Amino acid sequence: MAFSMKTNYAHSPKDIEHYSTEEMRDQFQVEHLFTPGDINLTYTYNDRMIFGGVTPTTAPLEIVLGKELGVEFFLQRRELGVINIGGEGTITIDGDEQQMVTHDGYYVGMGHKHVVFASKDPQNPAKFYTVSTPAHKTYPDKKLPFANALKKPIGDQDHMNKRTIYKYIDASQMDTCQLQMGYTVLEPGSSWNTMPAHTHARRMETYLYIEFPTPDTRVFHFMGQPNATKHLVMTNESAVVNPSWSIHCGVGTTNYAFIWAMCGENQTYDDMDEVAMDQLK
Ligand SMILES: O=C(O)C(=O)C[C@H](O)C(=O)CO
Ligand SMILES: [Zn+2]
Repeated sequence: MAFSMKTNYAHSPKDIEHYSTEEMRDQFQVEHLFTPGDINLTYTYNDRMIFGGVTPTTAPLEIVLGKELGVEFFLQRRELGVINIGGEGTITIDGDEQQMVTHDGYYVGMGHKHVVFASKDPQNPAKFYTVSTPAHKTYPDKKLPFANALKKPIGDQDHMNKRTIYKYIDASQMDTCQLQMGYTVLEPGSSWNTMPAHTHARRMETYLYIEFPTPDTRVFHFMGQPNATKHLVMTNESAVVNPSWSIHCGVGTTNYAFIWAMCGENQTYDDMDEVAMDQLK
């Protein structure tokens, strides 16, 4: 088992003005989250979110962090959201085993000492996308089956952005300290061509791009201040950190899906500042 936790530093918009492509990729993009048998995490200083992939094969895996966070155990002062994008698996929370089929999610409240991930079939391992944010209170754990997600169809074919937003962790459905999390699925011929684009200075966000239908599918992810946009070329199952000051949208060579996760000042999903088209550059 290999364990890694990268550090992702926070930036000002000024920092990225002259970044090369490689610097942009190095500072905002995370690849290879789901390597078999491994835990690959990133700790971002943007609101101290920790996100990454847990891919158990023959042996169960547990995220063990203590020294890194200055606490006794990982969830001592944190909450955790999980969505399984791989084969069937289980999550065992302090001895309580729960089944996790593809697209099932789970919310694990602050204070649990052991969260153990396992796959049913090592040849088709579960891939647990995990996101953890600082917490101050214990809210109840909750299984988040795909079928129970709050479904929000949005966009249309004329604007090439027909999609469904599945909200797994949403303030209207459940309590968390700050985490919000969901899964957006684009229809054929559509992209996350969300215009007008938006920012939300109150919250940072991360995206995991997934379900690319072919190996040569790519998504051009757009970020940056509205008047100074930059792009990153995303491969399947790679993630991007979005600072609070950045727009976010992505246009692909085919349709695709992505998992978004947010934290920060509020839990108001619709609290977005739309950018007028003539401000985008
Ligand atoms: O399809 C979308 O649009 C989204 O999924 C939007 C993200 O959830 C977002 O940017 C929330 O602020
Ligand atoms: Zn957003």
